[in-house]
Amino acid sequence: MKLVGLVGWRGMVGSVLMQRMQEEGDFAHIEPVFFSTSNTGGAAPTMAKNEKTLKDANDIDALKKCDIIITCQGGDYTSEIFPKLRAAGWNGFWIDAASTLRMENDAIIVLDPVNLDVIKSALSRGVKNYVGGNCTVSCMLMGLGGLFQHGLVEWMSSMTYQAASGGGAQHMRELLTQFGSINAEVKALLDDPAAAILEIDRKVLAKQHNFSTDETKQFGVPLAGNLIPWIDKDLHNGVSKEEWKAGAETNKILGLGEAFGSKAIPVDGLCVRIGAMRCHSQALTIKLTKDVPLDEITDMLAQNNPWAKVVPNTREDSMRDLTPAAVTGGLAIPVGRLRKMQMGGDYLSAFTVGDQLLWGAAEPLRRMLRILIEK
Ligand SMILES: NC(=O)C1=CN([C@@H]2O[C@H](COP(=O)(O)OP(=O)(O)OC[C@H]3O[C@@H](n4cnc5c(N)ncnc54)[C@H](OP(=O)(O)O)[C@@H]3O)[C@@H](O)[C@H]2O)C=CC1
Ligand SMILES: N[C@@H](CC(=O)OP(=O)(O)O)C(=O)O
Repeated sequence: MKLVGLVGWRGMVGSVLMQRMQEEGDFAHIEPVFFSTSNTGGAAPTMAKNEKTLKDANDIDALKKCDIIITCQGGDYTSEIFPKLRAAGWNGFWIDAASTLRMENDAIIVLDPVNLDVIKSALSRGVKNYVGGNCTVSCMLMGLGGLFQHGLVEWMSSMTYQAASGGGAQHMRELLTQFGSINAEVKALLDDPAAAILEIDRKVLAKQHNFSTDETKQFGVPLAGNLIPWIDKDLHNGVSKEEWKAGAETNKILGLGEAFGSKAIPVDGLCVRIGAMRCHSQALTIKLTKDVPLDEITDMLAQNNPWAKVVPNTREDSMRDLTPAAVTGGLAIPVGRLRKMQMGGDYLSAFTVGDQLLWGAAEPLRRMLRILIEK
Protein backbone atom coordinates (compact mmCIF):
# COMPACT_ATOMS: atom_id res chain seq x y z
CA MET A 1 0.00 0.00 0.00
CA LYS A 2 1.22 3.49 -0.82
CA LEU A 3 2.38 5.58 2.13
CA VAL A 4 0.36 8.79 1.85
CA GLY A 5 1.32 11.85 3.91
CA LEU A 6 -1.61 14.09 4.79
CA VAL A 7 -0.79 17.70 5.64
CA GLY A 8 -3.38 20.37 6.42
CA TRP A 9 -6.06 17.74 7.10
CA ARG A 10 -7.73 19.66 9.99
CA GLY A 11 -8.12 22.97 8.16
CA MET A 12 -11.30 23.93 6.35
CA VAL A 13 -10.37 22.42 2.97
CA GLY A 14 -8.57 19.53 4.69
CA SER A 15 -11.64 18.66 6.78
CA VAL A 16 -13.82 18.51 3.68
CA LEU A 17 -11.16 16.33 2.05
CA MET A 18 -11.08 13.95 5.04
CA GLN A 19 -14.86 13.72 5.03
CA ARG A 20 -14.96 12.90 1.31
CA MET A 21 -12.12 10.37 1.63
CA GLN A 22 -14.05 8.59 4.37
CA GLU A 23 -17.29 8.66 2.37
CA GLU A 24 -15.53 7.15 -0.65
CA GLY A 25 -13.54 4.56 1.32
CA ASP A 26 -10.20 5.96 0.18
CA PHE A 27 -8.44 5.10 3.43
CA ALA A 28 -8.90 1.39 2.68
CA HIS A 29 -6.45 1.82 -0.20
CA ILE A 30 -3.66 3.78 1.49
CA GLU A 31 -1.38 3.72 4.51
CA PRO A 32 -1.95 7.25 5.87
CA VAL A 33 0.58 9.30 7.82
CA PHE A 34 -0.85 12.44 9.38
CA PHE A 35 1.34 15.53 9.72
CA SER A 36 0.92 18.71 11.73
CA THR A 37 2.66 22.07 11.89
CA SER A 38 1.45 22.67 15.44
CA ASN A 39 0.98 19.40 17.32
CA THR A 40 3.81 16.95 16.57
CA GLY A 41 3.39 13.81 18.68
CA GLY A 42 -0.32 14.43 19.24
CA ALA A 43 -2.94 11.83 18.43
CA ALA A 44 -3.66 11.26 14.75
CA PRO A 45 -7.34 11.15 13.72
CA THR A 46 -9.28 7.90 13.80
CA MET A 47 -8.49 7.09 10.15
CA ALA A 48 -4.86 6.43 11.14
CA LYS A 49 -3.70 2.82 10.81
CA ASN A 50 -0.10 2.03 11.82
CA GLU A 51 1.09 5.60 12.47
CA LYS A 52 -1.09 6.72 15.38
CA THR A 53 0.73 9.96 16.19
CA LEU A 54 1.12 13.19 14.26
CA LYS A 55 4.45 13.71 12.51
CA ASP A 56 6.15 17.06 12.14
CA ALA A 57 5.04 18.62 8.83
CA ASN A 58 8.34 20.52 8.67
CA ASP A 59 10.48 17.38 9.04
CA ILE A 60 11.85 16.72 5.55
CA ASP A 61 13.13 13.26 6.49
CA ALA A 62 9.70 12.20 7.73
CA LEU A 63 7.99 13.63 4.64
CA LYS A 64 10.55 11.92 2.36
CA LYS A 65 9.30 8.49 3.43
CA CYS A 66 5.92 9.11 1.76
CA ASP A 67 5.12 7.89 -1.75
CA ILE A 68 2.48 10.58 -2.07
CA ILE A 69 1.96 13.81 -0.10
CA ILE A 70 -1.38 15.56 -0.20
CA THR A 71 -1.42 19.04 1.32
CA CYS A 72 -4.17 21.52 2.14
CA GLN A 73 -1.89 23.45 4.48
CA GLY A 74 -1.61 26.57 2.34
CA GLY A 75 0.66 28.42 -0.03
CA ASP A 76 3.25 29.47 2.57
CA TYR A 77 3.79 25.85 3.56
CA THR A 78 4.18 24.79 -0.07
CA SER A 79 6.64 27.62 -0.79
CA GLU A 80 8.76 26.64 2.17
CA ILE A 81 8.67 22.84 2.20
CA PHE A 82 8.20 21.72 -1.40
CA PRO A 83 11.56 23.03 -2.75
CA LYS A 84 13.42 21.58 0.26
CA LEU A 85 11.79 18.22 -0.23
CA ARG A 86 12.66 18.06 -3.93
CA ALA A 87 16.19 19.33 -3.19
CA ALA A 88 16.55 16.47 -0.71
CA GLY A 89 15.92 14.06 -3.58
CA TRP A 90 12.29 13.16 -2.88
CA ASN A 91 10.68 11.87 -6.06
CA GLY A 92 7.17 11.15 -4.82
CA PHE A 93 3.86 12.62 -5.97
CA TRP A 94 2.87 16.01 -4.54
CA ILE A 95 -0.86 16.83 -4.55
CA ASP A 96 -1.63 20.37 -3.42
CA ALA A 97 -4.65 22.63 -2.81
CA ALA A 98 -2.61 25.84 -2.81
CA SER A 99 -2.12 27.98 -5.90
CA THR A 100 1.67 28.33 -5.47
CA LEU A 101 2.76 25.74 -8.04
CA ARG A 102 -0.22 25.84 -10.38
CA MET A 103 1.37 27.65 -13.28
CA GLU A 104 4.76 25.92 -13.05
CA ASN A 105 5.75 23.96 -16.15
CA ASP A 106 6.24 20.78 -14.16
CA ALA A 107 2.80 20.96 -12.49
CA ILE A 108 -0.60 19.90 -13.78
CA ILE A 109 -3.85 21.50 -12.64
CA VAL A 110 -6.14 18.59 -11.85
CA LEU A 111 -9.84 18.34 -12.66
CA ASP A 112 -10.09 14.82 -14.01
CA PRO A 113 -13.72 14.79 -15.21
CA VAL A 114 -12.60 17.59 -17.55
CA ASN A 115 -8.91 16.91 -18.17
CA LEU A 116 -8.17 13.23 -17.54
CA ASP A 117 -6.34 13.11 -20.89
CA VAL A 118 -4.01 15.93 -19.74
CA ILE A 119 -3.39 14.14 -16.43
CA LYS A 120 -2.72 10.76 -18.08
CA SER A 121 -0.34 12.28 -20.58
CA ALA A 122 1.52 14.01 -17.71
CA LEU A 123 1.74 10.75 -15.74
CA SER A 124 3.22 8.99 -18.72
CA ARG A 125 5.82 11.78 -19.02
CA GLY A 126 6.74 11.32 -15.35
CA VAL A 127 5.21 14.56 -14.01
CA LYS A 128 5.04 14.40 -10.19
CA ASN A 129 3.24 17.61 -9.16
CA TYR A 130 -0.56 17.82 -9.28
CA VAL A 131 -2.37 20.92 -8.04
CA GLY A 132 -6.06 21.66 -7.56
CA GLY A 133 -7.38 24.58 -9.61
CA ASN A 134 -8.85 27.85 -8.49
CA CYS A 135 -12.30 27.17 -7.07
CA THR A 136 -14.19 29.46 -9.46
CA VAL A 137 -12.43 28.00 -12.48
CA SER A 138 -12.97 24.38 -11.41
CA CYS A 139 -16.66 24.92 -10.66
CA MET A 140 -17.16 26.71 -14.00
CA LEU A 141 -15.45 23.92 -15.96
CA MET A 142 -17.42 21.20 -14.19
CA GLY A 143 -20.62 22.94 -15.28
CA LEU A 144 -19.65 24.15 -18.74
CA GLY A 145 -17.19 21.39 -19.69
CA GLY A 146 -19.49 20.14 -22.46
CA LEU A 147 -19.12 23.36 -24.45
CA PHE A 148 -15.31 23.24 -24.27
CA GLN A 149 -15.29 19.53 -25.12
CA HIS A 150 -17.18 20.25 -28.34
CA GLY A 151 -14.97 23.22 -29.28
CA LEU A 152 -17.91 25.58 -28.97
CA VAL A 153 -16.33 28.37 -26.91
CA GLU A 154 -14.80 31.20 -28.93
CA TRP A 155 -14.57 33.35 -25.77
CA MET A 156 -16.22 33.52 -22.40
CA SER A 157 -16.87 36.30 -19.91
CA SER A 158 -17.60 35.38 -16.29
CA MET A 159 -19.14 37.62 -13.66
CA THR A 160 -18.71 35.91 -10.32
CA TYR A 161 -20.57 35.92 -7.01
CA GLN A 162 -18.04 34.34 -4.65
CA ALA A 163 -18.72 33.08 -1.15
CA ALA A 164 -16.99 34.12 2.07
CA SER A 165 -15.39 30.64 2.43
CA GLY A 166 -13.00 31.50 -0.43
CA GLY A 167 -11.12 33.63 2.06
CA GLY A 168 -11.01 30.89 4.72
CA ALA A 169 -12.76 29.90 7.93
CA GLN A 170 -12.22 33.25 9.66
CA HIS A 171 -13.90 35.06 6.78
CA MET A 172 -17.01 32.90 7.14
CA ARG A 173 -17.13 33.67 10.85
CA GLU A 174 -16.70 37.37 10.21
CA LEU A 175 -19.57 37.44 7.72
CA LEU A 176 -21.90 35.87 10.30
CA THR A 177 -20.69 38.20 13.03
CA GLN A 178 -21.46 41.16 10.79
CA PHE A 179 -24.95 39.82 9.98
CA GLY A 180 -25.49 39.34 13.72
CA SER A 181 -24.50 42.85 14.73
CA ILE A 182 -26.58 44.41 11.97
CA ASN A 183 -29.57 42.39 13.11
CA ALA A 184 -28.97 43.32 16.77
CA GLU A 185 -28.81 46.99 15.80
CA VAL A 186 -32.34 47.00 14.37
CA LYS A 187 -33.93 44.11 16.25
CA ALA A 188 -36.32 46.32 18.24
CA LEU A 189 -37.46 48.11 15.09
CA LEU A 190 -37.90 44.80 13.21
CA ASP A 191 -40.11 43.55 16.04
CA ASP A 192 -42.32 46.59 15.64
CA PRO A 193 -44.41 46.23 12.45
CA ALA A 194 -45.11 49.97 12.55
CA ALA A 195 -41.43 50.97 12.49
CA ALA A 196 -40.42 52.97 9.42
CA ILE A 197 -38.30 50.97 6.95
CA LEU A 198 -36.17 54.01 6.13
CA GLU A 199 -35.26 54.32 9.80
CA ILE A 200 -34.23 50.64 9.82
CA ASP A 201 -32.22 51.19 6.64
CA ARG A 202 -30.51 54.25 8.11
CA LYS A 203 -29.48 52.35 11.22
CA VAL A 204 -28.16 49.42 9.18
CA LEU A 205 -26.03 51.73 7.08
CA ALA A 206 -24.75 53.55 10.16
CA LYS A 207 -23.80 50.18 11.69
CA GLN A 208 -21.98 49.10 8.52
CA HIS A 209 -20.06 52.38 8.49
CA ASN A 210 -19.16 51.96 12.14
CA PHE A 211 -18.16 48.30 12.37
CA SER A 212 -15.28 47.87 14.79
CA THR A 213 -11.91 46.95 13.28
CA ASP A 214 -12.42 43.47 14.74
CA GLU A 215 -15.66 43.08 12.79
CA THR A 216 -13.92 43.82 9.47
CA LYS A 217 -10.50 42.34 10.24
CA GLN A 218 -10.68 39.69 7.47
CA PHE A 219 -12.46 41.46 4.62
CA GLY A 220 -11.33 45.00 5.48
CA VAL A 221 -14.84 46.36 4.76
CA PRO A 222 -18.38 45.15 5.50
CA LEU A 223 -19.54 42.15 3.48
CA ALA A 224 -22.91 41.60 5.23
CA GLY A 225 -25.53 43.59 3.32
CA ASN A 226 -22.76 44.62 0.94
CA LEU A 227 -20.45 43.23 -1.75
CA ILE A 228 -16.78 43.60 -2.58
CA PRO A 229 -15.86 43.89 -6.25
CA TRP A 230 -12.25 42.75 -5.84
CA ILE A 231 -10.83 39.33 -4.95
CA ASP A 232 -7.16 38.45 -4.39
CA LYS A 233 -4.15 40.61 -5.29
CA ASP A 234 -4.05 43.73 -7.45
CA LEU A 235 -2.04 42.95 -10.59
CA HIS A 236 -1.76 46.72 -11.22
CA ASN A 237 -3.15 46.52 -14.73
CA GLY A 238 -6.79 46.87 -13.70
CA VAL A 239 -7.09 43.12 -13.28
CA SER A 240 -7.43 41.23 -9.98
CA LYS A 241 -5.44 38.02 -9.61
CA GLU A 242 -8.70 36.06 -9.28
CA GLU A 243 -9.79 37.44 -12.67
CA TRP A 244 -6.45 36.59 -14.25
CA LYS A 245 -6.77 32.98 -13.05
CA ALA A 246 -9.97 32.53 -15.08
CA GLY A 247 -8.12 32.69 -18.37
CA ALA A 248 -4.74 31.33 -17.30
CA GLU A 249 -6.03 28.31 -15.40
CA THR A 250 -8.94 27.41 -17.70
CA ASN A 251 -6.54 27.12 -20.61
CA LYS A 252 -3.90 25.23 -18.65
CA ILE A 253 -6.51 22.74 -17.36
CA LEU A 254 -7.76 22.16 -20.89
CA GLY A 255 -4.24 21.88 -22.30
CA LEU A 256 -4.72 24.92 -24.53
CA GLY A 257 -2.50 27.90 -25.32
CA GLU A 258 1.04 28.61 -26.46
CA ALA A 259 2.64 26.08 -24.10
CA PHE A 260 0.59 23.35 -25.78
CA GLY A 261 1.11 24.67 -29.34
CA SER A 262 -2.49 25.83 -29.68
CA LYS A 263 -4.58 28.96 -29.39
CA ALA A 264 -5.82 29.95 -25.94
CA ILE A 265 -9.52 30.64 -25.44
CA PRO A 266 -10.00 34.15 -23.99
CA VAL A 267 -11.78 33.89 -20.63
CA ASP A 268 -12.13 37.13 -18.69
CA GLY A 269 -14.53 38.85 -16.36
CA LEU A 270 -15.06 40.44 -13.01
CA CYS A 271 -14.84 38.67 -9.64
CA VAL A 272 -17.06 39.81 -6.81
CA ARG A 273 -17.29 38.66 -3.17
CA ILE A 274 -20.84 38.35 -1.86
CA GLY A 275 -22.35 37.27 1.44
CA ALA A 276 -22.88 33.60 0.58
CA MET A 277 -21.25 30.99 2.81
CA ARG A 278 -19.47 28.40 0.63
CA CYS A 279 -20.89 28.33 -2.90
CA HIS A 280 -19.39 30.31 -5.73
CA SER A 281 -21.84 31.33 -8.45
CA GLN A 282 -21.11 32.87 -11.80
CA ALA A 283 -23.01 34.43 -14.68
CA LEU A 284 -21.45 33.61 -18.03
CA THR A 285 -21.65 35.24 -21.42
CA ILE A 286 -20.35 32.80 -24.00
CA LYS A 287 -19.52 33.58 -27.60
CA LEU A 288 -20.05 30.29 -29.39
CA THR A 289 -17.93 29.28 -32.38
CA LYS A 290 -21.24 28.55 -34.17
CA ASP A 291 -24.97 28.85 -33.68
CA VAL A 292 -26.00 25.57 -32.05
CA PRO A 293 -29.61 24.95 -30.98
CA LEU A 294 -30.27 25.20 -27.26
CA ASP A 295 -31.48 21.60 -26.92
CA GLU A 296 -28.18 20.33 -28.35
CA ILE A 297 -26.25 22.57 -25.95
CA THR A 298 -28.31 21.20 -23.06
CA ASP A 299 -27.42 17.63 -24.05
CA MET A 300 -23.71 18.44 -24.39
CA LEU A 301 -23.62 20.00 -20.92
CA ALA A 302 -25.53 17.18 -19.25
CA GLN A 303 -23.48 14.45 -20.95
CA ASN A 304 -20.04 15.91 -20.24
CA ASN A 305 -19.83 14.56 -16.70
CA PRO A 306 -22.19 13.03 -14.11
CA TRP A 307 -22.17 16.15 -11.91
CA ALA A 308 -23.24 18.86 -14.39
CA LYS A 309 -27.01 19.24 -14.03
CA VAL A 310 -28.97 21.40 -16.42
CA VAL A 311 -31.69 23.41 -14.70
CA PRO A 312 -34.63 24.40 -16.92
CA ASN A 313 -34.67 28.14 -17.55
CA THR A 314 -37.84 28.87 -15.62
CA ARG A 315 -38.36 31.12 -12.62
CA GLU A 316 -39.49 28.24 -10.43
CA ASP A 317 -36.61 25.89 -11.31
CA SER A 318 -33.98 28.63 -11.05
CA MET A 319 -35.20 29.80 -7.65
CA ARG A 320 -35.35 26.26 -6.30
CA ASP A 321 -32.24 24.63 -7.79
CA LEU A 322 -29.80 27.34 -8.84
CA THR A 323 -28.83 28.97 -5.55
CA PRO A 324 -25.96 28.56 -3.07
CA ALA A 325 -28.39 27.37 -0.37
CA ALA A 326 -29.66 24.62 -2.70
CA VAL A 327 -26.21 23.49 -3.83
CA THR A 328 -24.06 23.65 -0.67
CA GLY A 329 -22.74 20.33 0.56
CA GLY A 330 -23.39 18.47 -2.68
CA LEU A 331 -21.23 17.58 -5.66
CA ALA A 332 -23.81 18.53 -8.30
CA ILE A 333 -22.95 21.57 -10.38
CA PRO A 334 -26.22 22.99 -11.69
CA VAL A 335 -26.12 25.06 -14.87
CA GLY A 336 -29.17 27.10 -15.72
CA ARG A 337 -30.54 30.37 -17.11
CA LEU A 338 -29.49 28.98 -20.50
CA ARG A 339 -30.69 31.14 -23.35
CA LYS A 340 -29.54 32.73 -26.55
CA MET A 341 -28.88 36.44 -26.16
CA GLN A 342 -30.13 39.49 -28.08
CA MET A 343 -26.71 39.76 -29.74
CA GLY A 344 -27.39 36.68 -31.86
CA GLY A 345 -27.72 32.90 -31.95
CA ASP A 346 -24.03 32.41 -31.26
CA TYR A 347 -24.23 34.25 -27.91
CA LEU A 348 -25.21 32.09 -24.95
CA SER A 349 -26.09 33.21 -21.43
CA ALA A 350 -25.67 30.80 -18.49
CA PHE A 351 -25.52 30.74 -14.70
CA THR A 352 -23.81 28.10 -12.60
CA VAL A 353 -23.31 27.40 -8.89
CA GLY A 354 -20.81 25.10 -7.18
CA ASP A 355 -19.68 24.25 -3.67
CA GLN A 356 -16.23 25.77 -3.66
CA LEU A 357 -14.96 23.48 -0.92
CA LEU A 358 -15.95 20.34 -2.86
CA TRP A 359 -15.28 20.63 -6.61
CA GLY A 360 -13.60 23.95 -5.92
CA ALA A 361 -10.98 22.50 -3.57
CA ALA A 362 -11.08 19.02 -1.99
CA GLU A 363 -12.68 16.75 -4.60
CA PRO A 364 -10.14 17.12 -7.45
CA LEU A 365 -7.33 16.33 -4.96
CA ARG A 366 -9.07 13.22 -3.64
CA ARG A 367 -9.71 11.98 -7.14
CA MET A 368 -6.09 12.59 -8.13
CA LEU A 369 -5.02 10.47 -5.18
CA ARG A 370 -7.32 7.67 -6.45
CA ILE A 371 -5.84 7.97 -9.95
CA LEU A 372 -2.35 7.50 -8.49
CA ILE A 373 -3.39 4.59 -6.27
CA GLU A 374 -5.14 2.79 -9.11
CA LYS A 375 -2.34 3.49 -11.63
N1 LIG B 1 -10.41 28.38 1.51
C1 LIG B 1 -10.69 28.04 0.27
O1 LIG B 1 -11.75 28.23 -0.23
C2 LIG B 1 -9.70 27.37 -0.59
C3 LIG B 1 -8.45 27.19 -0.13
N2 LIG B 1 -7.53 26.59 -0.91
C4 LIG B 1 -6.21 26.44 -0.41
O2 LIG B 1 -6.19 25.47 0.64
C5 LIG B 1 -5.25 25.86 1.60
C6 LIG B 1 -5.82 25.79 3.00
O3 LIG B 1 -6.94 26.63 3.13
P1 LIG B 1 -7.95 26.49 4.36
O4 LIG B 1 -8.38 25.06 4.53
O5 LIG B 1 -8.97 27.53 4.19
O6 LIG B 1 -6.97 26.85 5.61
P2 LIG B 1 -7.20 26.74 7.17
O7 LIG B 1 -6.69 27.99 7.75
O8 LIG B 1 -8.59 26.32 7.53
O9 LIG B 1 -6.23 25.54 7.62
C7 LIG B 1 -4.85 25.56 7.40
C8 LIG B 1 -4.12 25.03 8.62
O10 LIG B 1 -4.23 25.94 9.73
C9 LIG B 1 -3.94 25.22 10.93
N3 LIG B 1 -4.91 25.63 11.95
C10 LIG B 1 -4.66 26.56 12.91
N4 LIG B 1 -5.73 26.73 13.69
C11 LIG B 1 -6.69 25.91 13.26
C12 LIG B 1 -8.02 25.65 13.66
N5 LIG B 1 -8.59 26.28 14.70
N6 LIG B 1 -8.74 24.74 12.97
C13 LIG B 1 -8.21 24.10 11.93
N7 LIG B 1 -6.93 24.31 11.52
C14 LIG B 1 -6.18 25.20 12.14
C15 LIG B 1 -3.99 23.74 10.59
O11 LIG B 1 -2.65 23.26 10.53
P3 LIG B 1 -2.02 22.34 11.69
O12 LIG B 1 -2.94 21.19 11.89
O13 LIG B 1 -0.71 21.93 11.11
O14 LIG B 1 -1.92 23.23 12.88
C16 LIG B 1 -4.59 23.73 9.20
O15 LIG B 1 -4.13 22.65 8.44
C17 LIG B 1 -4.77 27.26 1.16
O16 LIG B 1 -3.60 27.09 0.41
C18 LIG B 1 -5.76 27.74 0.20
O17 LIG B 1 -5.20 28.55 -0.77
C19 LIG B 1 -7.84 26.12 -2.13
C20 LIG B 1 -9.08 26.26 -2.63
C21 LIG B 1 -10.12 26.91 -1.90
N1 LIG C 1 -9.39 33.02 -4.20
C1 LIG C 1 -10.52 32.14 -3.92
C2 LIG C 1 -10.16 31.02 -2.98
C3 LIG C 1 -8.83 30.37 -3.23
O1 LIG C 1 -8.26 29.82 -2.33
O2 LIG C 1 -8.37 30.46 -4.47
P1 LIG C 1 -6.94 29.93 -4.95
O3 LIG C 1 -6.92 28.45 -4.61
O4 LIG C 1 -6.89 30.17 -6.42
O5 LIG C 1 -5.92 30.72 -4.18
C4 LIG C 1 -11.61 32.96 -3.30
O6 LIG C 1 -11.26 33.87 -2.58
O7 LIG C 1 -12.77 32.70 -3.48
